[in-house]
Amino acid sequence: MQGIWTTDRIRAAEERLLAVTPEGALMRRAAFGASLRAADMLTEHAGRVAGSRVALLVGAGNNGGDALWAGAFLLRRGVGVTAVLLKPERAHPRGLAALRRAGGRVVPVEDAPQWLTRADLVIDGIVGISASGPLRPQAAELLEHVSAPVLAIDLPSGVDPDTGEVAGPAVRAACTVTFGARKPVHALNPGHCGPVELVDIGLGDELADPDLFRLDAGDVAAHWPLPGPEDDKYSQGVVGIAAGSATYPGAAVLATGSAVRATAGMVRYAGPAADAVRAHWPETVATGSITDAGRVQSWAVGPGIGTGREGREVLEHALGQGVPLCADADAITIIARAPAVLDARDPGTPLVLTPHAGEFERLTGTRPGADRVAAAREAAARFNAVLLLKGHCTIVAAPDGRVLVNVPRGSWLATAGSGDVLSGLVGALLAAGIDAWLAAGMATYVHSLAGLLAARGVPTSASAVLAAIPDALRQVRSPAPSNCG
Ligand SMILES: NC(=O)C1=CN([C@@H]2O[C@H](COP(=O)(O)OP(=O)(O)OC[C@H]3O[C@@H](n4cnc5c(N)ncnc54)[C@H](OP(=O)(O)O)[C@@H]3O)[C@@H](O)[C@H]2O)[C@@H](O)CC1
Ligand SMILES: [K+]
Repeated sequence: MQGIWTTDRIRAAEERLLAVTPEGALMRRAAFGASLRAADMLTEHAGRVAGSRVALLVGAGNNGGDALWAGAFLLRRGVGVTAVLLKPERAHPRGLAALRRAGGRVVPVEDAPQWLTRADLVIDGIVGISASGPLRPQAAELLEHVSAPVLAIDLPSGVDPDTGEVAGPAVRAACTVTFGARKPVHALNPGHCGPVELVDIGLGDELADPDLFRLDAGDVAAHWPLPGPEDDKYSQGVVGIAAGSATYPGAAVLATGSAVRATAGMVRYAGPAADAVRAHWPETVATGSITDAGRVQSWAVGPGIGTGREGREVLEHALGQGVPLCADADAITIIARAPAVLDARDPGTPLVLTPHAGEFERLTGTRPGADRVAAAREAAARFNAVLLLKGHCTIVAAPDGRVLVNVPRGSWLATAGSGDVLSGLVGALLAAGIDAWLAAGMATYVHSLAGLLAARGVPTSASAVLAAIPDALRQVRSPAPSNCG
């Protein structure tokens, strides 16, 4: 798992490291890493390093210092470097001296537009982890003149480092180089960061447990249940799906189908869409009522069951079975309207709630807001459940405070029925006995990868996402190498 640390924790770790490191060494290490990435980008975008032009946007803090030092390193490679100082009187003195020594040009903000429009690459050193509030107006205005690709130093300026929120103009980076450790913004706002490269500045030993986690393909491959030589159809876990209605069988077919595709364990379906489910998935055992569904090791309940009395009875019955349960869609609305339904649950039995923002508001009374991680964490504790907050970037919070962030792979999953596919995946993993937080995170990961593979650049459908689950699983088991991101 990749760890992610909040800016408070990173600042504290940096301070400890700074105390035992020669002055300026950390910044030079960071900036040298940034200059290497900048040179790669110049080769890619301008076809050369020596003779190309770089503009630095330099703010009042150490982030600007990084940019100035990176400029000094680039000058040594024959790059023409111009620094725009947003606060000349507060520009990092040693960085500025290094840039000047190396032959860099320093221009006032008024002259910036002509240098920005001529640049092959812009380096954003406006603000880093000490950012507060929206971008200052002067910096925001400068961004209007930027058309070249931008390399963000540590994080794209204008984006909140801890929440990823954008409350005004902000840098949209082609690539971000960060130092020491990944920050929440990198996972929560990948659209503004671009691929993120991590430069090691020796912070590792100073950082304790991460605040957030991100799964990688290796984690998913290591934990995804595969049949072994001793397994039969029951030993791998039986998942029960309670979804859909006679009039709207689609949710039932999709949720059941994704459970069928996810693992080799058996799938039972219970509900009024049994005929449609049998017709699509003959390998399932389908019955009309949850009361005679047979034994299962988990339930996925909710998509399309309706929010009336019948839906509530189905949910109550499933909650009373003492097995892990994923409550999705209508099941969430039922819980929001009648929280007492959760009394049927043994509090020690894992529960996964999968609201989107609107359902989250119904459940908790408030929108998730800018700090989606905090909102998900609070709701997870309040409901003693794993809270999977859907969105472009999905957050999975456990009641004990652990949080996973799933970095999206495009917006392909914004299609009808996609949530039904996700709840079937979660249900199947719960049946295999996987920790509910990890199960929800793994399901989200494979769901978004299946979305990407189903789409291959054009809009897709939930049925196609479902059909791409096996390919997504093959890919996580043999991931393609990646050097940035
Ligand atoms: N410590 C280390 O050893 C290492 C640190 N490293 C680097 O240091 C960075 C952190 O540096 P830092 O703490 O100096 O602050 P930083 O983020 O540059 O901002 C400071 C100034 O920005 C301003 N400002 C605030 N909000 C703003 C906004 N929205 N829009 C515009 N301006 C805004 C605010 O001034 P104000 O406008 O409030 O007067 C404030 O004074 C870190 O991200 C990494 O790059 C690396 O070199 C590795 C080694
Ligand atoms: K920056």
